[in-house]
Amino acid sequence: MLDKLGQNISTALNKIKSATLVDKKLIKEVIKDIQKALIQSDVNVKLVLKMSKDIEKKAIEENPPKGLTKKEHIIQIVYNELVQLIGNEPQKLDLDPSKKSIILLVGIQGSGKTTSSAKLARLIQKRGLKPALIAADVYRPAAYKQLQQLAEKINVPLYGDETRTKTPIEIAKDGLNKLKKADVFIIDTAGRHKEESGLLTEMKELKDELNPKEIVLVIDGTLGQQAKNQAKAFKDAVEDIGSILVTKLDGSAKGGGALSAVAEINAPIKFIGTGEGVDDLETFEPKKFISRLLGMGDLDSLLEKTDDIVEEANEEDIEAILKGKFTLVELYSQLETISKMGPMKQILSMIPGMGASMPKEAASLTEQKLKRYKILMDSMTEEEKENPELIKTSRMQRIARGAGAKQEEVKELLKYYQTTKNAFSNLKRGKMLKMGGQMGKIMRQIMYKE
Ligand SMILES: Nc1nc2c(ncn2[C@@H]2O[C@H](COP(=O)(O)OP(=O)(O)OP(=O)(O)O)[C@@H](O)[C@H]2O)c(=O)[nH]1
Repeated sequence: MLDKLGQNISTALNKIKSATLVDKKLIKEVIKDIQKALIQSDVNVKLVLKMSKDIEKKAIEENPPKGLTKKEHIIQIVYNELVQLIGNEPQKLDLDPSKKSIILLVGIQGSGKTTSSAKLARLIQKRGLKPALIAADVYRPAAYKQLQQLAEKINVPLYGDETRTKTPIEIAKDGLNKLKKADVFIIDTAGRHKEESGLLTEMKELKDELNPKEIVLVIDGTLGQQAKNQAKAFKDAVEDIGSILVTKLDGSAKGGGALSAVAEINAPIKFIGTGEGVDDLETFEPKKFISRLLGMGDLDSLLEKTDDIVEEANEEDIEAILKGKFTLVELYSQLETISKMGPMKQILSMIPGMGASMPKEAASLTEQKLKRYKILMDSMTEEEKENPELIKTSRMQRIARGAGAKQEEVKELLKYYQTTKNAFSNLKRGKMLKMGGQMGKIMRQIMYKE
């Protein structure tokens, strides 16, 4: 994803990393490289110029904050500006569960709208709401069947008109009437017409008639500058595009075009499509996106937090894990270290490759949960901590009672232990070696005692 753009920017930043002297001349040179990389990836020129001015000003005038070297500070400035460029914080699709909402998906034919409608329905279903799909594309004959198959797969009700005798507005209205049990209606619209103006007029009419909660513009991530033009055309027609869904970012797409689209219509990317399956939709996280784009994780921004912790990495634990021993005792000590570093999920997303290899339930551990786990472990015997495999139902009951907890919590902790253990043993040495920064150092210390 975005590999070329990321590589080019990383190469530019490496000039800073490897320089013996960081002066104005070098800063300007590196900014020029970054400018070139962004413009080559079709990011809006005006935007690039503004951004590079900001980087230059900060890099030259600002003093590095405590704990960061000049080089690290510049890298952080570039990183922050890139994140800013695409929206800083992740934006949620806001749905009020007490109201019925309509989501209208618009976009050019082939952008991935139909597939994305089903993916979005799946995501909404996972949030515990009741989605329904409406097939309002009456131009592409196969669109209805395609959506029908997807809807069946995810068990979401669908309304459409296979005979294609109704207008899209009629279909949408009938769908809203027929699928009364649903609380979120996702409407898949046409992506082509006899002529483009017809398509855009149809989208405007749909919007005026249905008053959707959100219009989602679906953009093919493999597009270049065209993405910007498409975004503008739809924005001019329907006026309020609430968000962008960028598809096909699982391939080798540059995606720079999508960044231009964001800038052009001032709407945030909320989702990215990362495959053809119904579950291949991710919430867009600007920080993570840029970290991966640059291939360095959030590692540098972790510097301050991790500095102290390296000192505290427990020699005995490292030794134990090295020997393949990973009991609840080591887990306990790890939890203590991790809880000093902040939310687990954030930490994991900062380690390239780690986010994906960690099971979801482990990644979303909250600090509160960590505290509960510690209490449970305190009510275990040494033998149980050393050999968690020995803990069967009767022991679980006793541990739960001792900790004033439910038996399910003990089960959950044991599952967490098992998944963490598996994740550690799955992490390949190669991946560890590639990790940069202090985090890589810690991980290598823990895993390989380097
Ligand atoms: N690899 C990959 N393929 C995708 C993704 N999203 C959609 N596709 C594929 O892109 C192709 C076009 O997707 P559709 O959903 O049919 O496109 P559409 O925008 O609905 O097309 P119209 O209905 O004509 O407007 C299909 O082969 C999809 O499987 C994605 O995130 N990754």
